Amino acid sequence: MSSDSIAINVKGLKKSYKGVSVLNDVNFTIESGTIFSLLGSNGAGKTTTIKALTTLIKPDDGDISICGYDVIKQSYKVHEVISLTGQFSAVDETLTGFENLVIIGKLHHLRKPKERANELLSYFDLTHSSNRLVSTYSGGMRRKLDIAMSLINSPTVLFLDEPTTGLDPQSRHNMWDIIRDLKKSGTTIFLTTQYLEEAEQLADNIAILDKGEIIVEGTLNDLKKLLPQEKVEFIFPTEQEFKKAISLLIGYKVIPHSESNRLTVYTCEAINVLTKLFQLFTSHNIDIKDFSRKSPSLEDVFLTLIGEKEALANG
Ligand SMILES: Nc1ncnc2c1ncn2[C@@H]1O[C@H](COP(=O)(O)OP(=O)(O)OP(=O)(O)O)[C@@H](O)[C@H]1O
Repeated sequence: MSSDSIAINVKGLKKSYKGVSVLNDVNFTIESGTIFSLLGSNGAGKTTTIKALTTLIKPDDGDISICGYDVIKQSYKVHEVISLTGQFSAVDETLTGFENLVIIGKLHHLRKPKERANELLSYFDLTHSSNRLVSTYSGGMRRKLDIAMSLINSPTVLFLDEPTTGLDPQSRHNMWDIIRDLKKSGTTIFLTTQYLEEAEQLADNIAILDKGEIIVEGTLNDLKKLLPQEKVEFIFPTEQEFKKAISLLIGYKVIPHSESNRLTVYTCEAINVLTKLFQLFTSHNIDIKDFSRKSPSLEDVFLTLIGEKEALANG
């Protein structure tokens, strides 16, 4: 990667609150025009990372540059190229969508704030509601307006902190289309999410943050390679059959889900294993309620990595 093609560079980022370490030596590089997704469970440090990158908090240590500008020494330059949509809506409910956008445009000293507001309302398919008070907007419409407001200054780098939290599936898919379009127009997107499927759908690169450290980073395929390629699942009608099946699976990588009498078996040869296990269960008179064959999801990678890390920590 040449330095021109790097949008965000983070080296040795550390942050503690009252002596409690939240970020501990976080490092990553994001190429221009790509979508980078930072994943992590509640409290992992995602928002703290975004705050440090967008100059909202001062790191204790480390170097961060955005489009080549140092976030501490050249924060005014950083403000010109970034925009942030946080977890909580920044829209003013007592104004219309149009008025919200015009105010933000004026704050950014745009020469033609009304034109830009109308352009964004049309882009986000909100023109029909532009003169309605935001208090009458649905959750999905507010989220769109929020993102429209953060695009008012045509940022080079857009930070989206959990952009689809609380949205219904339809609105979430609409938001994904918007994010894909922004990438096509050349915007670099830094996305935090708790929805693993969202990162799977959108991100060019994914990093998993756990207790202030990035435990893995790479493309979706890189992450999936950390597990065997496929998994097969069996569901049993009773707990008794489920337990009997587990006792037979010696030498297989198995994850039992006792709440649903379901067994997941990880393997590189799904069809062979499926056939073998069918024969094995049938020969032991174990009934099978359902079965399936699936590729591992990012959620599998996440749970396995966090699980392995905790197992190591617990000795
Ligand atoms: N100003 C603060 N003072 C003290 N502790 C803080 C402060 N801000 C964040 N923390 C702590 O830092 C940790 C990381 O918080 P952060 O908000 O970055 O996590 P997150 O990954 O974004 O979580 P979530 O998914 O729940 O939003 C948490 O334990 C949180 O309580």
